[in-house]
Amino acid sequence: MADHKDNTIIRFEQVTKRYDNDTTVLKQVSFEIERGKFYTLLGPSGCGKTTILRLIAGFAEPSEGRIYFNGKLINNVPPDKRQVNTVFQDYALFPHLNVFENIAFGLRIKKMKNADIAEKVKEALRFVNLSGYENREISEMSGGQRQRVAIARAIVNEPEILLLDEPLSALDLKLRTEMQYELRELQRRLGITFIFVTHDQEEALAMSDEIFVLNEGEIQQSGTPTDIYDEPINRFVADFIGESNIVPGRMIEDFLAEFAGKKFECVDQGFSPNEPVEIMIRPEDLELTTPEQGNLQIKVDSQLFRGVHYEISGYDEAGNEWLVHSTRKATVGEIVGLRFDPEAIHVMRFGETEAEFDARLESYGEQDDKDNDEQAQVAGADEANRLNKQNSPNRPDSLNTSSPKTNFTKPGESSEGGRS
Ligand SMILES: Nc1ncnc2c1ncn2[C@@H]1O[C@H](COP(=O)(O)OP(=O)(O)OP(=O)(O)O)[C@@H](O)[C@H]1O
Repeated sequence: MADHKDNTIIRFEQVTKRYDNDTTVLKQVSFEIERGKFYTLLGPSGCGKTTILRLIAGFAEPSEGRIYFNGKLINNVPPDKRQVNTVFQDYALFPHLNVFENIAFGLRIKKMKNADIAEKVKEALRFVNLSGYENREISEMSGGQRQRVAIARAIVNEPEILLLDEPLSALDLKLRTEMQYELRELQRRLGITFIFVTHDQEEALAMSDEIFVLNEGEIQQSGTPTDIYDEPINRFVADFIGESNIVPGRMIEDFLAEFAGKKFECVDQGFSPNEPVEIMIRPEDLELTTPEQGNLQIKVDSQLFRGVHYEISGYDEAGNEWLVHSTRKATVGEIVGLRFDPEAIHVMRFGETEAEFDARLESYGEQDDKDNDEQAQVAGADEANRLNKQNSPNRPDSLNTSSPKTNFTKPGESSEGGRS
């Protein structure tokens, strides 16, 4: 049996799910869900989010791997023997029953006494702010109210886990935002684990304690919203969550990256010397400056006013496109500087998932054990090198501002052929 941490409620170990037609929709997925937190499964259509919920609820069985609930293997435990309830996208309410009977339905099946049922339904309605609506027909309820009835029907069973499969997708934007607050608040008050599915990244960032970003049946990355926003593990995650500038580059050595034809001090380490990498900088981490003050220069290609800021895009001399959020205005065709801190640079390995990253770190550990002495010497030399560099007047180019040049083109265009 898997070792069971007190607050771990669900544990997936190397779970693979294949359907009859041999399509593998989950590939050796491993993760842990802790009690009392709000989790979000985030990813594009078809990536396997609903499949994970179905496996937790018991509506599907894993083809390989193990699923544990409170430390017990539940691969073959039927849905009604799991303390899990689901709120579906279409709510699946009974149209011929009123609000009270919809919520009472599960309790009647359990043959609970009428007085107890009345008490529990009343409490569930109070939780979702629908006290007094007991006798309403479902057809008389708005979209948001139906959603709350569906939640009340799920929580009346006192599940340990509530699964929510895109429960807000049928609502208009305003109601959706309101319900995001309500759901988050409800989860806090109930203190049970919510596992929420969405393909909306803003919703995931706003609501979750932890997000699992999925693509093609694999967890790309898991972590808090800020972890995932600030430290995306690869291009997929960086692109999927928020806006980002991603340009090709290489790590010259620890703490020194090269991109857009220049060297930049950064805070990343653990890459091989000269390893090709992808560099990400968020648009809000770039400051628009004069060309001389910038760490690099771009020729402005377009500008949009977005209310709080201007969204400015342009190309550097190496042909990379850059998007900047700036309160300062620019002019199309103008050469401007982009200034950023070493901390704003985030270095990513090509296509690496979190599991591969962890495996790589582990292999470093094993390597360390093998030739510890030699490694220590090299590391010591590296650190000395780094400190020397930091103190040296010949710091990387980025720290010295460079003079503006004129060869700013989009890929595939001659220097005269720009859009501006
Ligand atoms: N019963 C089934 N038989 C065969 N393939 C299936 C079955 N159910 C789901 N799939 C396939 O498994 C893949 C993952 O489906 P899943 O519903 O988990 O994705 P999802 O991330 O929830 O997508 P969406 O956001 O569109 O709901 C899809 O390619 C889907 O076509």
